[in-house]
Amino acid sequence: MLKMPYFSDIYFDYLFHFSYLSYFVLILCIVLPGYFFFYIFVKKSFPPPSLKRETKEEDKEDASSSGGFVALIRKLHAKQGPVVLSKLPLENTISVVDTTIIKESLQNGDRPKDLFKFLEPLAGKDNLQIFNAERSQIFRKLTGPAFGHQIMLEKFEGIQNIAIDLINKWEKIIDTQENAIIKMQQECYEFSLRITSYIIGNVELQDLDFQKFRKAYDTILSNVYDRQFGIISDQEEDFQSEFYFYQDTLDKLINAKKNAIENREDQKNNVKDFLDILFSENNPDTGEPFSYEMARSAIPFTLFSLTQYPDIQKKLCEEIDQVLEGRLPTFEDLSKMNYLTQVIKESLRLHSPALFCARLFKSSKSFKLSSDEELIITPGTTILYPIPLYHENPEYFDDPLIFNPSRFSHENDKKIKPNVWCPFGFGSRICPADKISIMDAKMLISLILQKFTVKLAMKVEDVIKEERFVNSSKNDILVKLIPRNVNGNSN
Ligand code: HEM
Repeated sequence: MLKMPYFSDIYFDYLFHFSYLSYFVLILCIVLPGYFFFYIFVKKSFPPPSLKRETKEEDKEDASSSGGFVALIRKLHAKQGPVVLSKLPLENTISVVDTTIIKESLQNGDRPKDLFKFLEPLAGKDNLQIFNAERSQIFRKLTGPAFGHQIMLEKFEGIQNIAIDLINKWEKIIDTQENAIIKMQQECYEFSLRITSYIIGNVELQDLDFQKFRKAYDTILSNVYDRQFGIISDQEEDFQSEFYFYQDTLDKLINAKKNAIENREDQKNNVKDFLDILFSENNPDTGEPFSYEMARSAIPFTLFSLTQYPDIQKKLCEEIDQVLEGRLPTFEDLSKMNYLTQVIKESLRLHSPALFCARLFKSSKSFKLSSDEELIITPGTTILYPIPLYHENPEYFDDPLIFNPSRFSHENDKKIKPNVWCPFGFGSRICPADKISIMDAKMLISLILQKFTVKLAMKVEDVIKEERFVNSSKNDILVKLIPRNVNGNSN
């Protein structure tokens, strides 16, 4: 039995088993405002491991020396198995890879505030990530339509225009530069930034220097994220100026939206978008999602996978050609592209942009694990769900490291255990933009493959994943776009 004892158990141990004390480390009391405090403790088997950092020499394995928090989680799972009860650099936190855990967590809408505190500089103090279950439920109900089917239909043409803009830009580059190389990650960052501001607010930022914005975002995110795990970035000096630039850009975006509402430019829209809802609720400072990073890495990694599997790329081109017959995609066309959906789902599996979900359990709970062991957690415990470890688990996906879109085909899909494919999270806090994000990816990828064959323009071994809060490619993903002739073949 994997057990997290109650306070009374600890107290008992404390009084009567002094010799065990060296193994026991009482983690700092956490005072939950207005509530209560717990001594949180973890006991797996004898001797009980400690959750606290820097207790013993052998516990010194930290995020910094492991190459980041997610790298550390990977390492700990490799050593401890599906349940990591010790050596995580966060208090009262365990990490679990087990279907039961996700199933039992679907209804839990609470996230640990402390873990996501690092997002404050990017998303404000009262951001949606850290809303508790009650507030998030109200908020999600209110903003749900902003990511629903109607908004997808309404924004379809705008999303297509943004994609076409990019394709036209690349065509010009290819026409004018011999052997032109496209930095796909950087380009898709621009795409997702424009798409996201369009989806959530119908606003386009004129004159925005996307590269500068991206650099600012990266610097801030890596600084604030790494810092909580004791990793100090060498970009520290840039932090302040990047921060002001980032804030300034967001202010401009919000003001552009406010002006549009005041000038009633948005009246033609039947469905309110995310910022409409926020502003009409007179609550402009809450819940800024700005998940550019996610979509930024979903598309380039799909394209990267396609460069590695020419047969799959060919099959995909055939589907696109067959459905589109040379014209621009409609909403129905994209829905018909089943193989494209499989390719994107497989890419999200193998290269999940998001790296972990987290839920806070306010009361004690017992889980029956797949191994038949019982895991008991004490109140105030955070469970981490490391997404890539679910996606790479051979118990859930055969040959998990192989890119094989057909595992998501109609007949195979049914064989996949519920919730183990979780790039958008799960349950009551699942990403509300899951469907719209897949649609964006389908739009851009179908437009790219309608015109070009994609080839990798760098060594495969130089495509190095950087797993921080989100996944990205350290050296970008450099591709060559080779125009296809009218028959759909490469020139
Ligand atoms: C491929 C693209 C994306 C991926 C992989 C992704 C993934 C995720 C994940 C894993 C979560 C946490 C879910 C959980 O805790 O169970 C999340 C939350 C969220 N995402 Fe996304 N996301 C993407 C794109 C977007 C976009 C484009 C938007 C906005 C336009 C967005 C808005 C949000 C919001 C508002 C939340 C917080 C939901 C809540 O706390 O209740 N996401 N996303």
